[in-house]
Parts: sequence; C-alpha cells; structure tokens
Amino acid sequence: MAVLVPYAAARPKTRLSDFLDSPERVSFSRAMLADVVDAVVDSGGNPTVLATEPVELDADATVEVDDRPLSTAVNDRLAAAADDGDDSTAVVMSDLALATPRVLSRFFDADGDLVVAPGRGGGTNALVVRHPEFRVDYHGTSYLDHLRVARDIGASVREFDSMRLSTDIDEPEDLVEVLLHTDGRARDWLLDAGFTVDVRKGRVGVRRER
Ligand SMILES: Nc1nc2c(ncn2[C@@H]2O[C@H](COP(=O)(O)OP(=O)(O)OP(=O)(O)O)[C@@H](O)[C@H]2O)c(=O)[nH]1
Ligand SMILES: C[C@H](OP(=O)(O)O)C(=O)O
Repeated sequence: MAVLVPYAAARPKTRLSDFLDSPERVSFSRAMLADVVDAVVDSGGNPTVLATEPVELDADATVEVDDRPLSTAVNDRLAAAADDGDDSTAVVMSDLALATPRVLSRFFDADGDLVVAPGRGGGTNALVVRHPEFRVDYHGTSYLDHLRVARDIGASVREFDSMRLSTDIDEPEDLVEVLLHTDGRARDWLLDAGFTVDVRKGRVGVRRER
C-alpha cells in the first residue's frame, strides 16, 4: 500500500520546547520519522515522506518536498491517487513512535472506505483512504471532521482502536511512552540525551539527568 508520511521538517515538535531545544527537536523528530518509516516498510507498506523541506533520511523511503499546508499537500496526493485509479492510500503521521509493523499491517488490512486511528485529543494519527472523494482536514478536532467528511460522501468508516496508533508524541508527558513501549531510534535518542523514566511522582513521567 502507498503510505504518505507527512513531516514538518523545519520547526518540528514545538510543544516539546520546555524539554528540548530547537536542534534537539529536529534530531528527535527525525529519529521518530525513521522509526515510523522502518515500521511501514516492515509492515509491507511503501512509504513516501511528504516533507516541508528536503531531509536526509537514513531509512528506506522516497522523500517528496511540499511546503504547502499539511491538508493541501496530503489532498493533492489523494486526488492524484484517485485520478490514477489507486484503490487505497494510507497516511501515517511521523510522530507515531509506538507504531510497529504488526499494528500497521493490521491497520492497513482493516476493512472500510475510511479506516481511522484517532489520536488522543481529537487528532487523526493515521488513515487508510479507499474512497476517491475523501479529502483530509487536519488540525483541531480533525477526527470528528474526518467522520463528517466520510458521512457527507457516503464512505463507510472503521475506527481503529489501538494504544500504539493513538499515541502521538506531542507533549512532554508523551515522552515516557517512548521509553516504556519502544526500542528504536527515538528511544535511543532519548536515552543518549539523558532521559529516564521518573517514578518519583504520582504519575510516571520522564526526567533529564544532563
Ligand atoms: N508535510 C507537512 N507535515 C506536517 C505539517 N505540519 C505537521 N506535519 C506533520 O504532521 C504530523 C502531526 O503534526 P503535529 O503534531 O500537529 O505538528 P508538529 O510540527 O509535529 O508539532 P507541534 O509543533 O508541537 O505542533 C507530524 O507527522 C508532523 O511532522 C505541514 O505543514 N506539512
Ligand atoms: C495534524 C494534527 O495533529 P495533532 O496536532 O492533533 O497532533 C491532526 O491530527 O489533525
């Protein structure tokens, strides 16, 4: 399956700025991107990274540069796929550090004109699009917006309930999930940067030791 992996290359992960400076946010987000691309490839998918500027990527994906807004760039590819008669295209966000080949292959195989993996907080972490008229509308409560778009065009929807695909790494409290549930480059990056699991407080989090 063709899999688009959108990636904001220039100023990624601003919500992590209390913990990571700007070069670190670039470096950490690249590590997550490489992990996601590896997982897509190992699941049998064919990834294209849709990046806002050129990126050197140590992983097996085509990189297309498109500096237009996220939804515009993705919709351009969905329209082209529909014109070409492609029957399915997936969109998997680059910050799904917990994605594994196993969960992605189940996700890609799920039935529905639209298969949606919601993110916590109303976002849309991953999609499989099998309806030629479906177009994305990211940001805000995009999960609800995507359900509405599907209803308007008569597309069947399958919600994909998955801890791994619902966990996008946006906020500092999400970092602990990378340490707890992954073993790829993003986790190695956090360990090298001095992050450890912090069990001293009521809720498990991270602390940085250097
Ligand atoms: N191609 C492209 N990808 C984007 C754009 N904005 C966000 N993304 C990607 O979309 C996914 C979800 O992004 P967000 O978490 O909303 O944004 P972010 O830039 O990663 O992080 P914040 O700055 O903290 O909002 C990630 O894979 C981003 O890399 C964009 O304008 N173009
Ligand atoms: C792109 C956006 O990501 P979030 O800001 O919710 O992580 C969305 O899912 O609509």
